Amino acid sequence: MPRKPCERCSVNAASLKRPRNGMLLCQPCFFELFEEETHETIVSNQLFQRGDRVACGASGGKDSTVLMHLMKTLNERHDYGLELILVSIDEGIVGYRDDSLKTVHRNSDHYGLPLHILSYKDIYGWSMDEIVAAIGTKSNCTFCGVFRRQALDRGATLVGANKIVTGHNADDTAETILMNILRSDAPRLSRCVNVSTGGSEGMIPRAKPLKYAYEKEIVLYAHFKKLDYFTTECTYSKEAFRGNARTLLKDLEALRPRCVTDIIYSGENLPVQGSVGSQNALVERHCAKCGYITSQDLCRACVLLDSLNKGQAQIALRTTMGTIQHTPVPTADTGRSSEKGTGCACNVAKCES
Ligand SMILES: Nc1ncnc2c1ncn2[C@@H]1O[C@H](COP(=O)(O)OP(=O)(O)OP(=O)(O)O)[C@@H](O)[C@H]1O
Repeated sequence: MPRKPCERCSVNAASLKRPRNGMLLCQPCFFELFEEETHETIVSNQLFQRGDRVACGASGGKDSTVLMHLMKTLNERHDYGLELILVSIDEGIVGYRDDSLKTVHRNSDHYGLPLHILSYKDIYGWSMDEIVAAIGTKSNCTFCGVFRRQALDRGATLVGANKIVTGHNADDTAETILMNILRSDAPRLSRCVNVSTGGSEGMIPRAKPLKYAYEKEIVLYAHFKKLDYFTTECTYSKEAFRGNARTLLKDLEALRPRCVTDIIYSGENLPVQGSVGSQNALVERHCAKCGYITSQDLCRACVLLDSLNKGQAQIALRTTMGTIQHTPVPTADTGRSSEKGTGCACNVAKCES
């Protein structure tokens, strides 16, 4: 049976159905739409300025590989005037990150982009394999997420970058919004929808150019473009609570594909009450130990690291992470504080708030 024509150009035969809206497209039209939508996100949100030195968080996975490809392509096509550098964090997970970093090395050569790699072992004295051996797999994502966020900042600083981009996509954003709603975490909810964050004193601004790109379209794009990326999931990633949000999102998306976009738009437009939203305005100072920006005496990474070194990781997770992550929020019906801190802290790995 002859294939239906592309609904955009009407010339070529359609070779795919766009996951976000069901449009039948040929490959060239899909590529063009996908690329120009990312360009639109970049331009309409003024993510970059000419002369910016941009550190691309490169993990070797599909999202950051597509991000790196698009940043290179769009920078040349639209003459953004950016200098791009790849920054990879080696968490020290044998059989996972060592393999994915080989992909990043190949892409660094292929795109002619310099690559800088920092390891947890060098920065913190612990690899994730050692951390898991010490504390088990239950809360290891908390350590990994906190350490990675800081490591990426350090890497960007080392290479002289003034912006960081990561491959967080629309599904990641919608999942995070759902999770924060399910936990009634208004401060995080108001922060997690931002396409760019940071930029205050001492913080390198972070941007998510793929914030509106559907995960399924990223996979299609990477597949049809034959990009070189690594597909294995992290061996230690349980992400219990995020996993539930992801399943819920996938179920909703199957019924109504535009749910992903709608959840993001809803998150962006939800007014957060003044007193709750103002919890975003944390007083920033420098960690007494490492100098990293923090709202406490010590940054989260130093608190966690101390606990690891003292063999008290579980106590630190129960106490410190509970109070830092889950500031009590007045409930809508009673006005009393709702107790938080019982949920799995694994969401830190993806959370950009
Ligand atoms: N080890 C790492 N080194 C550098 N950047 C990273 C690393 N891990 C994650 N990132 C950045 O954070 C983004 C989101 O990471 P996440 O852990 O959610 O992985 P993911 O959704 O599987 O993405 P990817 O497909 O790029 O691995 C990545 O796209 C990448 O830009």
